[in-house]
Amino acid sequence: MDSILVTGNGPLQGQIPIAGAKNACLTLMPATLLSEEPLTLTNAPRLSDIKTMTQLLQSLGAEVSALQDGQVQAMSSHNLDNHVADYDIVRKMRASNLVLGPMLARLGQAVVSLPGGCAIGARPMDLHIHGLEALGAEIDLRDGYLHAKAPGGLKGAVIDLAFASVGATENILMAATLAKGTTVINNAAREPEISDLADCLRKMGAQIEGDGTSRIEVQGVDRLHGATHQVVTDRIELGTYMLAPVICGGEVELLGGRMDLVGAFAEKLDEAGVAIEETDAGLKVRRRGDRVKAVNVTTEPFPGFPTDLQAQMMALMCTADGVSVLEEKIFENRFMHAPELTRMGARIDVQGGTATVTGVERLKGAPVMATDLRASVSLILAGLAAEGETLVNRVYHLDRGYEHVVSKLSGVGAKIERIKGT
Ligand SMILES: CC(=O)N[C@H]1[C@@H](OP(=O)(O)OP(=O)(O)OC[C@H]2O[C@@H](n3ccc(=O)[nH]c3=O)[C@H](O)[C@@H]2O)O[C@H](CO)[C@@H](O)[C@@H]1O
Ligand SMILES: C=C(OP(=O)(O)O)C(=O)O
Repeated sequence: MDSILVTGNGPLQGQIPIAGAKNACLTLMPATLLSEEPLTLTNAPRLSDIKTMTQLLQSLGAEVSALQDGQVQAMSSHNLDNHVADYDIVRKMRASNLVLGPMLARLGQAVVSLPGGCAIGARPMDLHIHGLEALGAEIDLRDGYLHAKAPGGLKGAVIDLAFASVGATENILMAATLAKGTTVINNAAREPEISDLADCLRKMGAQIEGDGTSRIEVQGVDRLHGATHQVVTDRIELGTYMLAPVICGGEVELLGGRMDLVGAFAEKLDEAGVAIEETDAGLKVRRRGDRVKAVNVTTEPFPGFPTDLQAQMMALMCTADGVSVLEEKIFENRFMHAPELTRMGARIDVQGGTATVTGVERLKGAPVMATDLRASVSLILAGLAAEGETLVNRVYHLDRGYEHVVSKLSGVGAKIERIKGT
């Protein structure tokens, strides 16, 4: 198994290009199932999760080819000859559940394994199920699989989500594009990935209004057609690399970065003493003083502080001046990085969903274990700020969400290398 060796250094200088968003691409790819005509995505990130989604779509009968070094995903779902999303693929990746809505809408049936849980917590689907049932689907759970059918087709309905779930909003939105009549999703998720999906669906002929707000309205159409769509910038990769010059000094420009993608996160950085400048090419970031100030963070649905940046923010707070309190409100087990950061000399006390971090002057390098995707990169960030060497093991988690992490960080002067495992 490969590992990543980071040697603490700094300051960092230069530019880092930000890729297309994993969490957008993983919902845009299943949208291909809604149409017989080809869907082409540009600016796709080169990640193992994208390969897993490719395998899943291919297993359903879609044709998927990655072009131009994986940045273009050309897909066609002309002949779908299977409607079963197998456990062996779904268990590898939560986003596999996003084939449920499109398959049900296009084929009138779908059998999709329930994802179960993952390292960060449970990944329930009750909100997806209630929403699709409101559209007329009949869904049973048998042998760990959701068996869904809508023999008479789906019909528009008003759906009030009990929580603004990103995945449920995506599944219901995709299904509603081909349902008869009007669907309203109240308390819809407002994440930029939802608006990106809605933009793509509109290019395919869907009639959608209100995405980006809590009320999305969809007028169903008989069929969708082909389209080409550019995947939105990855706000989580952006936020992660914004922290690199903050944690170990220097100034880095994040190419493609946009303030509207990182609002609440950027506000917290400003409070902590970070200067963020909007440039023609993206965002330029540097620390204003020698050390950032401790700030408190609570994760929330967009436009709040994203759960996917909590681990990275905790790494920063480990060397901040003062005490910070981080509250994780989205996933029940998303502090697995805390004990690993503690091995590097961090002072962290976790009580339930709250972590209290007392900043220390300097972390110390250590061998650490990556437990999930964002935990992995938080350990790399901590390694950049630590004295000596940090060896991050189990980096396959990282490959799910960060393309070319070594060349992106070494390109701005970080000492980082990938060590091939046996
Ligand atoms: C609100 C939020 O931050 N969502 C994040 C979540 O999306 P993802 O779509 O995976 O998760 P949801 O937004 O659906 O889930 C958020 C919360 O709702 C609960 N839930 C969800 C569905 C359901 O049917 N029933 C239910 O109870 C979950 O347990 C969780 O506590 O992970 C993605 C990958 O990390 C992030 O990009 C999303 O920003
Ligand atoms: C947890 C994440 O992804 P997933 O929902 O695909 O597990 C993430 O992107 O941080």
